[in-house]
Order: sequence, then C-alpha cells, then structure tokens
Amino acid sequence: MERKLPVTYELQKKSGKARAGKITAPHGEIETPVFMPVGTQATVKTMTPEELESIGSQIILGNTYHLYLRPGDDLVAKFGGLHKFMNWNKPILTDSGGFQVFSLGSLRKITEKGVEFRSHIDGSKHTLTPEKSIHIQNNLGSDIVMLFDECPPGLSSREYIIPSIERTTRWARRCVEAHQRPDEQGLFAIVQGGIYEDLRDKSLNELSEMDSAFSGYAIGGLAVGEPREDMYRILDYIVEKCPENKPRYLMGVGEPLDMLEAVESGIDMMDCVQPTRIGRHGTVFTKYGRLVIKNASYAEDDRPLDEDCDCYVCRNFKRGYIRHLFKAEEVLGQRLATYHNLYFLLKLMKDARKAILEDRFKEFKDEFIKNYNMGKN
Ligand SMILES: CNc1nc2cc3c(=O)[nH]c(N)nc3c(CC[C@H]3O[C@@H](OC)[C@H](OC)[C@@H]3OC)c2[nH]1
Ligand SMILES: [Zn+2]
Repeated sequence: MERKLPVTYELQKKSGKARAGKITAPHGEIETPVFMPVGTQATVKTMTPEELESIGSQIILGNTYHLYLRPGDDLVAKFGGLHKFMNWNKPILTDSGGFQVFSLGSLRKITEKGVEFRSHIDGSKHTLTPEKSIHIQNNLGSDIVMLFDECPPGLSSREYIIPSIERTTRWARRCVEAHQRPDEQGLFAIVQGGIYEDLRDKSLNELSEMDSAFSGYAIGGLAVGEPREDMYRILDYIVEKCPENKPRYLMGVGEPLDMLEAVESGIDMMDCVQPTRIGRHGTVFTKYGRLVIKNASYAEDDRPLDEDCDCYVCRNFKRGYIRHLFKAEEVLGQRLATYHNLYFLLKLMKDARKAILEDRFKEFKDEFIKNYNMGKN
C-alpha cells in the first residue's frame, strides 16, 4: 500500500497547460501558482515574518549550504528547527546545497561520494554528500526537502550532462534511503538534462522509478545562463511530462515574464533571489517594466513606485522620497523596495491563479507582457 506522502497536491483548474491548485503541507496550505520568497540565511532579507505574512507569502525558502556553515544545522535543531528559530509558522522549502557549493564554495571537487569544497565564509574544508544534505534538512525540519543533485553549469555539453544525470540519479537513491522523516517532510525530485529534450526524458524516467518516494518534482538546471528561448523550449517540453497529481517547481526563476511563461507550461511553484536582491540595489518591478529609483529623473516625482500597485509602500510613499532614501543610504529604502518587489510577484501569481480559474490565462499573460514591455515609467 502506497505510504501517505506529507505533501500533497489537488489540481483545481486548467487553462491550457497552466494550472491552479492547492498544496497541503505539514505547516499549512499553499494556493498555486505561487512565488516563494528566498530566505537563504533564515531570513528573507530586510523583511520580518509579520510583513511577509501581510503581503501574502504562503511559503518561504531556506538553504542547506548556508545554514550548515552558519549557524550550523545542529544549533537550529536545538531551537526546535527552522520554523521556531526564525518564527515563521507557514511552510518552508529548503534547497539541498549542491547549487550553492558551486556558486559560492571554492576549490570544489565532485566525486561519487559527494562534493568537497571550502567554505566561502572561512575557507574551512567540508564534504557535502547526499546523506549529509538530507540529514541537515531533517535537522532544519523544512516541509519540503530537495534531493542533493548536481546542477551542471549553463550550456554544459551532452558529454558532461549524461554522466552527471546518472550520478545524480544514484545520489537520489541515496537521498531516499537517508531520509529520516519521510512521513513529516516531503521529498522533491529534481529533473536535470540541460537544454536537451532527450536528456530531460532520461533524467525524468530514471527519477520516476522512485516516484512513490517523491511528493513533488522540480525542474532544475535552468536559469543558469542558458538563452531564454532554450529555457522556454525545455519547459514547454518537460513540465507536462511530470506527474499531474504532484506539484511542479521551477528553481531559480523570478523575472515576471519568465514566471508567466513557466505558469503557461504547467509550473506551480517558483523561487528567485531577484526581487530581494535588485530591491536592495534600488531596482523595482512595475506594471510597465523595471524602474531604477536612483535615476535623477525621479528626484521630484510625486507618484508611487507603481500607480497600479496597492501595497503599503505604494499607498504611502512617493518615488522622490524613496530615491532620497537610497541616495542617503538609509536602510528604509532597501526595506521599502524589497517589500514592494515581493508584493508585486506574489500579486502577479495571485492574479495568474484567478485568470486560470476563470479560464482566461492566455489573455491575462498577453496583456501583462504588452504593458511590461512598454517600459514607460
Ligand atoms: C538562479 N537560478 C537557479 N537555477 C537553479 C537550479 C538548481 C538546481 O538544478 N538544483 C538545485 N538544487 N538548486 C538550483 C538552484 C538554487 C535555488 C536555491 O538557490 C538559492 O537562491 C540563490 C535559494 O536558496 C534558498 C534557492 O533555494 C531553492 C537554482 N537557481
Ligand atoms: Zn507597491
């Protein structure tokens, strides 16, 4: 008898390949499509949990690599896990750390056992293995645990990707074996295969042999420097081949136009550091495209960041004031820009969900793209 998985999915409506649904996780329900703010070091930078809840965040992300290095997953476990440690009581998804080892670590060496690397913090030597990654995530107590995979560098050759997929599949088996709380923390598979349809099939077919252990499927290996049209082509090809009764998560995508393309291909969940990272540097999303607030042209501009946004920031502050905060290097500027950017993406997914429920997603997407490309700010 198939064991009840801790994370389940209910498909509610389809509009083309786009889907509206509901994920049920140990710490709560998630209406999809959903954008997941990234909280790498147990905080979504500059935001309090209360603010995150007030803008409609349903689930946030944490990261194995960072929390293992600092403050240590054992310490987080002593505080009762990540939810208690950071006072976030809704679902949390943690990445498995492989990606960060390659994007942040130094002196890395991949072997069958795992990945050796030096910490970007103090240069100390570490080895992350499938077992270690899963045990760290068990200590963190996240609702959704990601497989320990290799995300090949963007535009890797077929010759590199084929053996990488096979090792990642062997690592997946070891992750399933090592998982200490399969009834409390949902395990997500991560499909690799670069920009090659047949290699995407290879990765998905090999992982599907362990399907009963997986609560969901992530599409990995994208948003790593490949041309946009290759990412769209692969999404259009592989997403609908993932199980219809489980959530589908596209890793690392958070540009508005890319998110709508992903939703159109059947993706339910997305994450990206962009809204928080560019927000801290003074770039904000608006209905008509990005806006760089430090631009002199906004010095006396008494309009809100986005005249069509009803967030706390857009209801209470003008562009001229927020530009001043950035020029004066006042930290409130970073907070207001981050708050608005997160609200913008969360609202975009909420509006997309409504459009799907009303079976008009294609029209919604085309209208958004037309306005966003106008670039009139
Ligand atoms: C930006 N483009 C992008 N493509 C990615 C592809 C992969 C992948 O194939 N495998 C794994 N394991 N992770 C990936 C990731 C990292 C996402 C994490 O990276 C962190 O954001 C930087 C965040 O950590 C809280 C997030 O957690 C899920 C990707 N990011
Ligand atoms: Zn706003």
